[in-house]
Amino acid sequence: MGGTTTSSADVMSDLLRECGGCAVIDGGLATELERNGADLNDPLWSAKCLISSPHLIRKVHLDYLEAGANILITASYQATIQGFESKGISREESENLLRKSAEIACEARDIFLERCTKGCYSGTGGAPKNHPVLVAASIGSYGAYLADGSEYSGEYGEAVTLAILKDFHRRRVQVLAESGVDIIAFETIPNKIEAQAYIELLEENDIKIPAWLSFNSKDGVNVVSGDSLHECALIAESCNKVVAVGINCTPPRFIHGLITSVQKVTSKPIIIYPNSGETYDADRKEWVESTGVPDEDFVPYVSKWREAGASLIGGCCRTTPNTIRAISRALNITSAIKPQN
Ligand SMILES: C[S+](C)CC[C@H](N)C(=O)O
Ligand SMILES: N[C@@H](CCS)C(=O)O
Ligand SMILES: [Zn+2]
Repeated sequence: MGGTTTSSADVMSDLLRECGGCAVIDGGLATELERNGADLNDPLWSAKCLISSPHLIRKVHLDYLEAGANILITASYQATIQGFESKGISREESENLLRKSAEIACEARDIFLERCTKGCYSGTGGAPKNHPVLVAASIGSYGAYLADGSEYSGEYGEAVTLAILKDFHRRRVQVLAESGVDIIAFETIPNKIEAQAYIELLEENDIKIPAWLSFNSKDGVNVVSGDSLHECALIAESCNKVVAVGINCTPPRFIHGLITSVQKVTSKPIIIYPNSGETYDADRKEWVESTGVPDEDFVPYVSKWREAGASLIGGCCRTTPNTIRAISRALNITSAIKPQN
């Protein structure tokens, strides 16, 4: 982590201590790539940029660091060996693309920390002299690989067993765990079986870095498949290698209640990174305004989420560096840098 010598088990507690008890996660990566001009209408979604525009990924990572993020999540959400192979990419090159997602994020961190050391940000809102940064390797679900929005239903069918999910994820987890990142981010987990697959892989493959498990919900009670959030969080709780548990890519209006539910089950840090409250249209690969319940800017609520027990807070799809800058300020974390203009 940021040049310090830390044992892997302590990575999260050290980060939280250095940040004064609450750390800032970055915002939506894919949707920010789109705002910067990337076309993600592809089965690889954001992972397409690992091939076509790595410079854009690096730029977005840097934008999030400058906005105050303490955790960068890599562009590997929809980067799978199986997805790359179906594009005719060799196994070896597919694994290299996974490593590349980690390299880009680590490179952005190095550039940022060097700029901090050189005082490049002085006079623009304060140089963050000690701004800890972790790199988290994103592992999106099997549903993400399907590229049809299945991570918002969690319905994989009976044929997709625990063993199949473990086989699907095993090599990617191994490659990313050895790619130089600090932590694995199992994110947008839609069901219990996939959470179980992840913790079994962590244990059985002697994974040397810690992980977080983050679920998504569309009713504020259960995870999107209808599986009990309580049971999902218990799975995370049962694994020593899991150092945080929580909720991502979920409408802001559900977050407070979900923190309360997760808190009943875990003593681990709670991680929260909601989306904007819009709905994903998987056919058009576009976000559309939700009808019915408005989800206005959620930043005014982050202090309440902190009080309710969340200690890692950021944004998911359709949130931007401005969202993260505002979260950083709301949490009174002073290292966010003012925009140049
Ligand atoms: C988190 S969703 C918006 C990711 C994209 C989806 N797996 C798709 O490929 O359409
Ligand atoms: N880390 C991913 C999550 C998608 S739900 C992203 O921000 O694009
Ligand atoms: Zn998301």
